[in-house]
Amino acid sequence: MLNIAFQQMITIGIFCANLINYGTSRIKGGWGWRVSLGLAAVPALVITLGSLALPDTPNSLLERGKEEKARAQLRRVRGTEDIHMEFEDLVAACDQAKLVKHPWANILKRKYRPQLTMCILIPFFQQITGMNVIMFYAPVLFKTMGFGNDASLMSAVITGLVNMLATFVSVAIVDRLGRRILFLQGGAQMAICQIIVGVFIMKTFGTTGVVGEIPKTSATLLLVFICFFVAAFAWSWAPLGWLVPSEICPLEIRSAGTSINVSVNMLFTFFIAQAFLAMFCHMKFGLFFFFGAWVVIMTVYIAFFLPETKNVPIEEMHLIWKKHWYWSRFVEEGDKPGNNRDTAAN
Ligand SMILES: OC[C@H]1O[C@](O)(CO)[C@@H](O)[C@@H]1O
Repeated sequence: MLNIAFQQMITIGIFCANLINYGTSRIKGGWGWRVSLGLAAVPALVITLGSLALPDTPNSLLERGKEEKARAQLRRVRGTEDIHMEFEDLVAACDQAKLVKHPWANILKRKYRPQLTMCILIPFFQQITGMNVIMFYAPVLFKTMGFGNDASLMSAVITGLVNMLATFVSVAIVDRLGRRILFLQGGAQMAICQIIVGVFIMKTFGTTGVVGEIPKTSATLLLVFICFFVAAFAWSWAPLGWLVPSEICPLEIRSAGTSINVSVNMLFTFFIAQAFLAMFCHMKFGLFFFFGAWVVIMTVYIAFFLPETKNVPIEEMHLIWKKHWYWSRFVEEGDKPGNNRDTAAN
């Protein structure tokens, strides 16, 4: 739940940005975009000023050896003197964390090959769905497809709203249904929508790229399928792209695994944002088939390579890999976190 809250905040931010764009586009005189761009400074300012007033966490104080301050801070945060048990837990967790010496060398060990692979492939796949083409370029995309100016920005607001609401769905069901089913259902729905949108654009505009006025019913249908795509992404690959890598990595590789996951995600967000316009001009409707093909590949990958990780305590995660038809060749009996049978050479 807390993990998905991160994704939830992202979607709320995107939706606010969509609303602001819609609002500022109505400013007469053509300078609304400056307001929209300038308003991006507001959250940055809130974070910067807020951080000045942000107190140290008990955890961070403990890590720096300031035990008394940590205790006082915990009392302050909890508003009670009765913090003994929690404080002991924090000390134990902190001691454990200090034992982790080389997370980057650890993650290269053979027994962590499943985690390393997932921390690279899951964020890559998440971005190659093409979701950010819709998030970043929705108005351009809708305009290219023949929507009017206003309708394009309104459509972006609608997809932003769907994105935000569907993320709540994920929070509600991910612990009941499990990760795999969401990945697989979300992937299937995304692929179907991409194929439908691709065929639709192919039939409506052909390969010329010349776009006339789009009939109202066709425009609505197109928007509906794009919304289905967005919803599927928002309750599956979006939150799970953060959740799964974090829950499969034990403490001794967590910092390295998380860094890899975030870096790959941001790197491909950047690449796709840069490449989209050129790709769309060249590939036209084919771009949707391109992303659709990737969605099929990643859904098949999940079906074969990702075991269910719901409710698996982190100290038992190695048993899940050990039982897996493919990953079992990398993980041996007794390969618990902290047991160092092998060397980084593997
Ligand atoms: O909700 C859409 C957003 O979710 C992410 O895929 C992952 O956080 C972002 O790259 C994207 O902009």
